[in-house]
Amino acid sequence: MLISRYSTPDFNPYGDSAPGEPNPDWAAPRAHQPLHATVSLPGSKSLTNRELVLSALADAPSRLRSPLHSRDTTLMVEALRSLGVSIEPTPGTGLFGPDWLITPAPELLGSTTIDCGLAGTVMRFLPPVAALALGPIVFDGDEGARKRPMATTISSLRALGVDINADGRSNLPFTVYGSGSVDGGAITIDASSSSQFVSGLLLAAARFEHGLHLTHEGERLPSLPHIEMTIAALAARGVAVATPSPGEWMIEPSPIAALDISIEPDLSNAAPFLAAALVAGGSVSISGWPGSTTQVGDDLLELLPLFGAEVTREGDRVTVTGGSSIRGIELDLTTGGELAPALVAIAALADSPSTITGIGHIRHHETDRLAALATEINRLGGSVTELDDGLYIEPRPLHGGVWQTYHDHRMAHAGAIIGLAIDDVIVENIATTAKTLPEFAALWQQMVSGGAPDAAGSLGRPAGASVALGDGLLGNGLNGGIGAGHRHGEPGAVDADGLPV
Ligand SMILES: O=C(O)C1=C[C@@H](OP(=O)(O)O)[C@@H](O)[C@H](O)C1
Ligand SMILES: C=C(OP(=O)(O)O)C(=O)O
Repeated sequence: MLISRYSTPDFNPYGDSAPGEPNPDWAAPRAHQPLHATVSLPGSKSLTNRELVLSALADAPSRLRSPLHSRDTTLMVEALRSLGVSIEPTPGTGLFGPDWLITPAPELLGSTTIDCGLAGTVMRFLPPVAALALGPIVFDGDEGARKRPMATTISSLRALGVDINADGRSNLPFTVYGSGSVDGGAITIDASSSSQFVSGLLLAAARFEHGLHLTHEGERLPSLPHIEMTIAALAARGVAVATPSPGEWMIEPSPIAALDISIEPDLSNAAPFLAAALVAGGSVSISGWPGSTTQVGDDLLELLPLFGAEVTREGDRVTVTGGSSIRGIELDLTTGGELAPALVAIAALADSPSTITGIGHIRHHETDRLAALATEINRLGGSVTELDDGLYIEPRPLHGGVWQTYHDHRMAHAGAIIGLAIDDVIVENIATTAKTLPEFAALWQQMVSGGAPDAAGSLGRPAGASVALGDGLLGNGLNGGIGAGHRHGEPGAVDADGLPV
């Protein structure tokens, strides 16, 4: 396991608890009255990491406006820098950190080690990029990352002519021996366990000598909207992806254009905040909701009404209002497995049973999410049964207790949702939310306590703030307030990398 800057006790503003470091347990705030809050969220992890990769492979410098600054995106930035790409912070208008200026390397460099942390986007998107570099590149990550499926990345790159040494494993760690170019051509892969195998190949394919003709053959293809997001990101940079049939993609060799692009707020991270309105009653608004998007989080606007929520939209502001009770649902969530933890938490508080299926592959996310959700809800007195590809949730009266997070940011979100309605829920290691939303605990606390939105519509920020994070939003907001846990420096301060310090 790599020990990165995130796992050292003295630098952990984004990261998880270090080995040997006590887990920062967090008393989930209980909502004693209906909510009335507006929340602004940082940028999308999936969009930020795609645009970082495409900018690194482009033919001129790009600018990312309002990118996500979190553990997953910082791992991507550091990995690309180690391949010779220049990524410089520059002040922007985003509320959560600087923009990035990305200048591609004249030639991608090898002879480095890439820390994937627990980021699927880093471990699946960067090996094809590493194959374009010259020299050996070691991929490794957190202990949990070593359990995530990588066989398809390894076998697909080998089929494209890339030399990889995985010592017989089908997981991290492995070494990609980049030769400076990739032949490319036609290959068939099984992407049943993650759409990221497809996205990773598509992102780099225009730089392969013969492009790519990729066919998926397998029992299912999860998270299709994420593949559509990849195709749209490529199209915006002049790379056409032909899809002759479902599960088949073709890319001709071509330049990847530079872009000046604004990153949308992370709509999957909107899930717990919008779920809160159902669970606590009242209403929660998210500002900056895009008019059209490839993010699967947009589906929340159709999914939450199934539980009984009312959804309204005024310009770029989406509001979810909870009713007097929550209905159970029957749902195939194949396209949006990422939303499952928040939806399952709502279902555990409903007044009738729910069945959520099509999500067998989320056993391979940050943790086995089906097992983790069933275990944690049942520990609080619930009745959740694991199915092969989903969960059956029978609501029961719940009680307080410790909610384990398994280094999974969305497990922490699920615990926080349940804690709104149940006394004395303690979420273990809330810092794990830093994977995609370092501000989670602080935003959550302020949503519950009714922090007044400022002129920019965000909670507790000074009006007109640009790079600065408002007081109380830096760090992880542990133990319901700032000051405990990992607070570093002054609000708004950034280091040379543009990281909050
Ligand atoms: O490409 C992406 O950005 C993602 C794809 C999905 O992965 P899976 O297909 O493994 O579910 C999603 O769950 C993950 O959070 C992000
Ligand atoms: C599955 C997820 O992450 P990753 O990108 O690491 O796969 C997620 O964020 O829910």
